[in-house]
Amino acid sequence: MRIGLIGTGTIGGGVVEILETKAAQYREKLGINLELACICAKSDEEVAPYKAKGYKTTTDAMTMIADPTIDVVVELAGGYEMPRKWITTALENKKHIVTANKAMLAKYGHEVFPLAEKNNCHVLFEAAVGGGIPIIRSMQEGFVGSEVEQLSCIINGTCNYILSRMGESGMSFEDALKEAQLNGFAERNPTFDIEGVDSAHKTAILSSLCSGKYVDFEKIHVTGVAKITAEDISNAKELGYKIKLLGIYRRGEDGAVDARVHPCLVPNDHLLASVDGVINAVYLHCDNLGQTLQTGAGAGRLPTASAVVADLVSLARSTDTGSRKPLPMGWFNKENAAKLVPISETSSRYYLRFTTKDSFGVLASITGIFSQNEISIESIIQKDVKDPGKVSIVVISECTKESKMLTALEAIDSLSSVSEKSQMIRFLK
Ligand SMILES: NC(=O)C1=CN([C@@H]2O[C@H](COP(=O)(O)OP(=O)(O)OC[C@H]3O[C@@H](n4cnc5c(N)ncnc54)[C@H](OP(=O)(O)O)[C@@H]3O)[C@@H](O)[C@H]2O)C=CC1
Ligand SMILES: N[C@@H](CC=O)C(=O)O
Repeated sequence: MRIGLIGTGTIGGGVVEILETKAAQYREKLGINLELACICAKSDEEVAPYKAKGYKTTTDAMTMIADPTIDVVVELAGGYEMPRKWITTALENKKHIVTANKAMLAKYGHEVFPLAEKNNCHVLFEAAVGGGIPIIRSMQEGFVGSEVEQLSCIINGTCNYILSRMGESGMSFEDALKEAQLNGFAERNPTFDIEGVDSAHKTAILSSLCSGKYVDFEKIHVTGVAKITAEDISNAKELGYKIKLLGIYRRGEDGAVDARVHPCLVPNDHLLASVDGVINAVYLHCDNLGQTLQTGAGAGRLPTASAVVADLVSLARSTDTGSRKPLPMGWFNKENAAKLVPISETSSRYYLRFTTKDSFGVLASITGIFSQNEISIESIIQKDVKDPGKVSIVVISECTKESKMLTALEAIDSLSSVSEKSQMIRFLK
């Protein structure tokens, strides 16, 4: 199978490295031939080291995509528009696709998958969700005897790394992010990680696979980790919880889909609580199977490249033997769109933190507002005064409808004794 690779950055470079060490084994042990026929990078400087090793190279992806001898295009450049163009053109030219680009798939999967089906081509994207964890293959094959009722996942290595480092060693948010970038975990635009957009791309893909319906990532609720403070992490620890950025899918009663991304307080005894650092995990509750946890490195050069190479091996086995048709991806069709449950209609227990100028009387005003909105309080903790004129009050609510909670918080934030916008984090359960 002749491979054309676009992008020689963190993951593309890792794919070349793995193929250089493993291609001979695949030939001998599996009888498949993975030939890196052309490498495309952006500039002459970037292709130079590959050219020096004897690879055919180019700086023009479209020329490579037009080459009739290329069987599969591996897209590892990232972004939305250029990959959309490359991939749709490659499919029209009857080439298979392997990509790690969850952003493009979440946005344009509704174009890409029907086109692939029309041209009888495979589009494999194992590396797009959960890095090295084979979660896509599990969901398309291993779990098909069950229906997913609930999914909660840690699917952004950068955010999990930041939250873990802040919790373990008291590192600042900025320093932890720098480390994640140096390790090659973060997106080119790290606001995609921090603001939860990357998790939303992945949650949309997983929710589509769970529900069999198209889940539009632009319509799912997203809150990232930028507003999580060291104080919240330490308060959560005292309460017996860890704060994790989660992607969540719940099957609604009437076929509606509750898909969202936001930080959550996860109890220490939950399987997801011990998933730290760059490790990702997908926790599923299925009707027949029960609960299962898939876990492993969710980002980084070699773990992610290993998922790309696994797709190439799978593709070579399917196409060389003709044994496997492309999986139908009809669910990724806009006409088959899922009805999404608005976040205001969901219910949770909430961790709330208020910063007030003093403690006199304000507690009574806060509890009064909760009571007017029929919100029951589980506990109230008044933290030590850190700065003169700055008091921190932590409230844990009982399970409450989000719309009610937002109304109450708006009223509390407008109290003259409340000095900062309130913090609100949902509990996983
Ligand atoms: N890093 C990770 O852990 C993971 C990444 N992914 C996904 O994998 C993909 C690649 O990510 P990653 O390797 O980290 O990103 P990098 O930014 O490290 O690599 C992307 C590479 O593509 C090159 N490129 C950009 N435009 C073109 C072009 N027109 N022609 C040829 N090459 C081009 C870039 O060149 P230049 O630098 O000169 O712009 C760069 O070398 C992304 O879609 C990302 O979301 C998925 C899972 C994990
Ligand atoms: N930036 C992403 C990379 C993998 O998808 C992450 O941190 O998880």
